[in-house]
Order: sequence, then structure tokens, then C-alpha cells
Amino acid sequence: AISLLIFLANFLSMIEFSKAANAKVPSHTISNPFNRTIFSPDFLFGASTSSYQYEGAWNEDGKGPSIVDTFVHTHPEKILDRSNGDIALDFYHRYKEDVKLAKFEGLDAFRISIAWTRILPKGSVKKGINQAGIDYYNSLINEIVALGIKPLVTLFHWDLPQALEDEYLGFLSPKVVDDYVDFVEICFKNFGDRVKLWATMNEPWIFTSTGYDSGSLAPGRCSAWMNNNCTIGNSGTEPYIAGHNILLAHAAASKLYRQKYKPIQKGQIGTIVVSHWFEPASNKPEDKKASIRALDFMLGWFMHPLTYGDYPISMRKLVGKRLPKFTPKESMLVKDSCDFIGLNYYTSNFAAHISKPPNTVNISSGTDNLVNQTTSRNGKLIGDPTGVSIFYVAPKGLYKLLVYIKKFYKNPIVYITECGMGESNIDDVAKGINDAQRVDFYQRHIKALYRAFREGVHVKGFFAWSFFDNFEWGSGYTQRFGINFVDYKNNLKRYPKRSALWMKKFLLK
Ligand SMILES: N=C(CCCS[C@@H]1CC(=O)N(Cc2ccccc2)C1=O)N[C@@H]1O[C@H](CO[C@@H]2OC[C@@H](O)[C@H](O)[C@H]2O)[C@@H](O)[C@H](O)[C@H]1O
Repeated sequence: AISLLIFLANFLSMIEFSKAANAKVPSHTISNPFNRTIFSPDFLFGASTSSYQYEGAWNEDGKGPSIVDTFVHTHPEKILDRSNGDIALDFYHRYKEDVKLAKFEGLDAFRISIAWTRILPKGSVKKGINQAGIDYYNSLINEIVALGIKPLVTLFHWDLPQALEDEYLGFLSPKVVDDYVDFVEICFKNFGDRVKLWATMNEPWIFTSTGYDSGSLAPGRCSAWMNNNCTIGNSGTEPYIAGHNILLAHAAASKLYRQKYKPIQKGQIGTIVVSHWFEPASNKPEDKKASIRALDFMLGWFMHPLTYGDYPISMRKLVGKRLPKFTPKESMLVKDSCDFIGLNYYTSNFAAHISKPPNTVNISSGTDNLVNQTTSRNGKLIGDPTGVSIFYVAPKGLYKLLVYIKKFYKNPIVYITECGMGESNIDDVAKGINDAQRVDFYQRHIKALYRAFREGVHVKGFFAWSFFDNFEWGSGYTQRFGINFVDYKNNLKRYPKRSALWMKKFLLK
């Protein structure tokens, strides 16, 4: 009865929303009307999801284990609430209803990722293709397309087949390139008639820093001195080896798509990077240089090879022999291998120069940049705090980051493939759907996006992270990033939040 009352209350608010919501949320209007029409007609507004964080059905219909399945089962202590994605949001069984909600909310596009081990349970073609996996993603993509929504498909959102980790240590070996190319070719072949936006990788920076530097996520490798319960690893070398093979795998996939599939399917292929914006911690020249170095090590680590065919000079200088080299052929393959860049933006930091790493014996990729990153300067926070301790609301950083990419990385086509904020520890539905701060967050970030768009940045889309509250990696289900609420205590019931209804109104054509 209570949930019915909540649903009815929420349904009524959907109808009444257009009158009430904006009146109560501080608006930072820069132009009237503030709706989608200020962008180009073909601009894509969407929301993002990912296979491990949404699907559940971790071992159903022939799916093989990924390194994330192994990680969460063997290291529950590394997940704040000791949870996992075995069931997650049960998106695997509920996707038909869920994509209908996306339609109701007026989304133009919907980002999903494909779980490699649903299609290749043991990671490679020679060990068998699982037709049930192909059938599932065909059905999901059909539901999305049938509603007139465009799918943006990420081919790797960190859930590498465990079998490849066992066979040759996954992304630590160049052998991963061939298996990755075989996997993506099955996706191009089976889904490429309907999928026209392909992202090869999601956030290599996070995958390398959490998987191989801190060990806080799969495959959970790090140096012993990290004291993060890693059985093996080297935080000073493995993040760079994994990052290098990710770039080579991406480039090989792009070459295959462009040579064999793009001429017929007419789609676009790119990859997704994440970066904070960095403000100098003071006006001192060394801090100004530190802010650029911080960008080099987070954004440039991948954007520089994708644009110029090699790592940033600052990385070459500070990482030295630990940073792999591209052969001339590899450099040519990686350079200009993206038709678009997906950019994930969450927050900004202050950057201060440090003259030497905190520890000259214990080396890690996270301290190679000689930058001390903070979120306040002279006692002033970089933005409004959110429910996630490391993320502050800093929309100007999105604008500055986009202008920086335009200026220093040849003004590529950019889709904002993730942008959002989280609240922590909310279980009550009525409280959870009343996300006024998230409405303010999206108003301010879309205005920052518009400013960049107006100044000639080739931004062509904006995807909220996330469509639903979901399994937030190391934070488990304690943090909520969705524009739609999921009631974990009541059969994973979905409820539009205030932000989804604001988005619906914003997207009215
Ligand atoms: N958050 C990021 C990148 C932010 C990097 S900044 C910083 C570095 C770091 O290790 N973490 C924690 C973390 C770890 C893993 C994933 C994401 C974030 C950071 O947030 N990525 C996207 O963020 C989304 C929100 O991530 C949350 O960010 C706050 C964390 O506390 C939470 O664990 C994480 O799931 C993820 O759900 C998407 O799958 C992922 O593509």
C-alpha cells in the first residue's frame, strides 16, 4: 500500500512537475528558453549504463565469469557494503520495461556496454561463441531502436573475461589485442546494422589506476607496499603496460571497423576517456605547470597517443623507462584512430606542484605526476559538496576541459558520455526521488556545455551518468547516481526522480 501511495504520488508529480520543479530549484539561467532547442537539432541527449553495474544474471544463459565477478566474490572487503553485481538491477530480465522508461523520459540515445563473457564465455573464439549472448544483445538493441532511441555501445567497461586473465594476465599482455579484436568483430557483424556509435573502451585511466595501481578494483593488482590486500602487482609499471595494451587493442578494433564495417554500416568509432579539470592551487608558475601536468597524466595519457601517436612529454620525462614505447607502426595505428571522443566528467580539483614523489622507493603511477590534488584552496571548496566525498559540483570545469580539448587535441567530435553526481546512503523512496541537487547539477552542467558549444567545441551529445541508481563499484549500492531511483529493498522497483522529470521537460521538442 505504501509503495502504491509512493508511486501514485510520484505519478501525480510527473503530471504536475512542469509547474513545480523549476520554481523550487535554484536556476542559473543564461538563456531563455533553457531547453534542448538551444543546441543543434541532431544533438543527442541520453543516459548511460554498463553491463556489470546493471545486468545481473552474472552466470546465466552461458555467460562466463569476468574479472569483476571474480574480484567481487573474492574481495568483498573492497566493496563498501560487501555487495556485488550478481543480480544488480536485474536489467538482464527487465530491459524491455526499462527502455520504455527511457522513451517516456524523452531520451534520444541510450548507452549500454556489452559483457565480453556473454558472447565469448572463455574470452576467445577458439573456446566457443555463446549464441545466447548474441541473442540477448540483439534483443536489447532491437528494443532500444524500436522506440526510436539511438544506442551508443561501449565494447569494454572493465569486465574482462577471467579466462584471459588466467591465460596471459589479460591487458598486461599484447595477446589481448587479438582476442579483443575477435570479440568486437562479432559485435560489429551482429549489431552493426543498428549500432552507429561504437566506443571501444570506457575510461582506461580508471581501469589502469584502480586495477593495477591502487588494486581497489578488478583485477586488483598492486604493489605489496600499497597494503591493499593485493596478492601480486607493481603499481609503478603495470598501470602503464595495461594502458598501452588498451590503446593497441582500441587501435586494432578501430582499424578493423574502418576497413571492413564502416564502409557498409556507416557508423562512427571512438573511445571514452575520463578527466577532472585542474585549477592551479596558487598563482605560482610551478602550480600552473602542475595543473597542466595533472591533465597530461589523466587526460593526456590517452588523448595524446590518440591525437599525436605518443604519450605527453611530461609523462615521458617523469615516468621514463616504465612508460612503454610505440613502434612507428603502432604510433600510426593509434594516432587519429577515433571518429569521436567520449568524455566522462565528474568534478574538478586544485593542483599543486610537489618537487618529488611522496616516496622515492615505493613508486606508483598515481604519484608520478608530481602533483598534490586537493578539493579546496585557501579554505574554499572547488564546488558544492555532494554525497560522494571526492566529487564537487564544478560545471565551469566541464567548460574549461572542453575548451582545452578543442585547443590542444585538434577539436575532435566529443560526446559527454558520462556526467552526474551521487548521493549516499538513501533508502527511502520519497527522499530518493526528490533529488533537487541533481536537477541543479544538470542545469548548471548543460549550461556550461552550451557555453563550450557556442564557442565552437564540437560537442554532439550529453549522456547522464546514470539512467538508474546502480552498483557503484567500490561503493557498492551506497551511492546513487541515477536520474531514476531503484528501490533495493522492494524488488528493485524503479521510480523516476525529479531530475528525470526535469530532463523530460528540458527535452521536449
Ligand atoms: N567515476 C568515474 C571516474 C572518476 C575517477 S576519479 C576517482 C578515482 C577513483 O579511483 N575513483 C573511484 C572510482 C572507482 C571506480 C570507478 C569509478 C570511480 C574516483 O572516482 N568513472 C565512471 O564513474 C561512474 C561513477 O563512479 C563512482 O564514482 C564515485 C565512486 O565513489 C564510486 O565508487 C564510483 O562507482 C561509474 O559508475 C562508471 O562506471 C565510471 O565510468
